[in-house]
Amino acid sequence: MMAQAQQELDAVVGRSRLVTDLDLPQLTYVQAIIKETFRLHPSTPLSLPRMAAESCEINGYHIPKNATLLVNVWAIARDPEVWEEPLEFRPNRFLPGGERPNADVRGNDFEVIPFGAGRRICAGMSLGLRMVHLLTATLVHAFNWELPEGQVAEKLNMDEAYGLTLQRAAPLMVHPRPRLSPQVFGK
Ligand code: HEM
Repeated sequence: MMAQAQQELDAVVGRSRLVTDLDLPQLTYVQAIIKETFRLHPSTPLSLPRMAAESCEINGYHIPKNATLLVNVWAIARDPEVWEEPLEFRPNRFLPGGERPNADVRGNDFEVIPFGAGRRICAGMSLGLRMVHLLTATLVHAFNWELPEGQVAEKLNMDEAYGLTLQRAAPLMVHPRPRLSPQVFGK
């Protein structure tokens, strides 16, 4: 996946400059990787608490007035009735020919809502998405990432530590190796 993303970045950007936000629309594979990351590892797994303004009934469940509600964004995006092999990290599911080529993460497809949805959707969604895309594309484009000796990508511990925001249970240790022309790094 890393190699495929770097191939796309080299084709779109080349090796003699850094990625800019104008490149982002052309980086369809990088976009799919980020969607898949938001699906499997949403930064705010239980969204923010809501309070019911009125009593209501949803899917046969009675919700009393003033009840606090949490939307389990994390579980929704792993529902095996919605996603094929939901625990597998597969960016291709968001590409043409995949199971959800048109799904977006901006609150329109309720199966993957890392920014929430509706009237109280994340107010910083556009900024957040742009930063995540630009940062990820830049890091993947500018460096090769090597794991410490004895570790392989397939066996990396991807456990999560739950909290208001989702974090890695085990810190990630990687060695960056520059892969662009030296002048890009100011040499
Ligand atoms: C990748 C980055 C981000 C993610 C994944 C994220 C996710 C979320 C989520 C899940 C919610 C709760 C939405 C709901 O209750 O339905 C939220 C709310 C909010 N976010 Fe973000 N957020 C991100 C970046 C940002 C940034 C950069 C800002 C500000 C510059 C921001 C400002 C807010 C605010 C103000 C709310 C409360 C909105 C309201 O209740 O009306 N977020 N965010």
